[in-house]
Amino acid sequence: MSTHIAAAPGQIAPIVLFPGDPLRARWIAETFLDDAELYSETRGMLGFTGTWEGHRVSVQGSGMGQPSMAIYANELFDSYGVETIVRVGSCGALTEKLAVRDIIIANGACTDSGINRVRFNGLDYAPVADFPLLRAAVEASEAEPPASAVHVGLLLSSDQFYSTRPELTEPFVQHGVLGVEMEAAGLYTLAAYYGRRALAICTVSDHIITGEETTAQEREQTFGDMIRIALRAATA
Ligand SMILES: Nc1nc(Cl)c2ncn([C@@H]3O[C@H](CO)[C@@H](O)[C@H]3O)c2n1
Repeated sequence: MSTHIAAAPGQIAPIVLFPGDPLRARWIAETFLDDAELYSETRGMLGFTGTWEGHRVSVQGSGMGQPSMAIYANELFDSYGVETIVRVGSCGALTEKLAVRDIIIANGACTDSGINRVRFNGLDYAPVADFPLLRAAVEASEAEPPASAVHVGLLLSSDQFYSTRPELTEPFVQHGVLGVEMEAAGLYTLAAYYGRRALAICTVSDHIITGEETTAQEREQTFGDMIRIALRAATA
């Protein structure tokens, strides 16, 4: 057991899918994993382990924002020896190059959070994905193309969902950042610290520029495509 995850040693698989929403973790476990078993419901942040095409895979909710995500990622890496974490989540599109339902495979993540400034004494670290995992995800998306477009590019991991200064995203957009969410930069930083593998894949659930949103049914379809990409990449 760790402070926030009630799993016994060995109950969590070396590969973990990492959605923000614990109910989405349940949906992924019920939809994609065989013999899925609940290993933790501490504070309602559900975690399951099952098998996918013969591979043991776990699904753990991370919560929203880097502080919450970091609690679970630290414990998955440090207390349970997890080797690979793939964040599967949603994001907002920051550019009209993307449409709602598109999928972003993040090669890196910027952040407006102070969390890494503290970690790196005010200097800027470059949180990037594990390249072999990234490449495997791109290959999986090419082998079995999803219904929507796939983009490889940067995310902005913001500390705010209700931004008090929306204009501050402008420089990031000018430098090619595709979408905004709240966890990827912290995950990439922790994976690097522990010498493990991480990747973030997000579906565009809302469009910051056009205001367009996806329906619940559309979200479920694209989320399924994204999970298939994540599973193929993590088990390649
Ligand atoms: N800042 C922010 N903005 C937009 Cl437009 C988002 N769309 C999805 N998310 C993700 O969904 C949750 C917020 O609804 C967070 O976990 C975040 O990663 C977003 N987070």
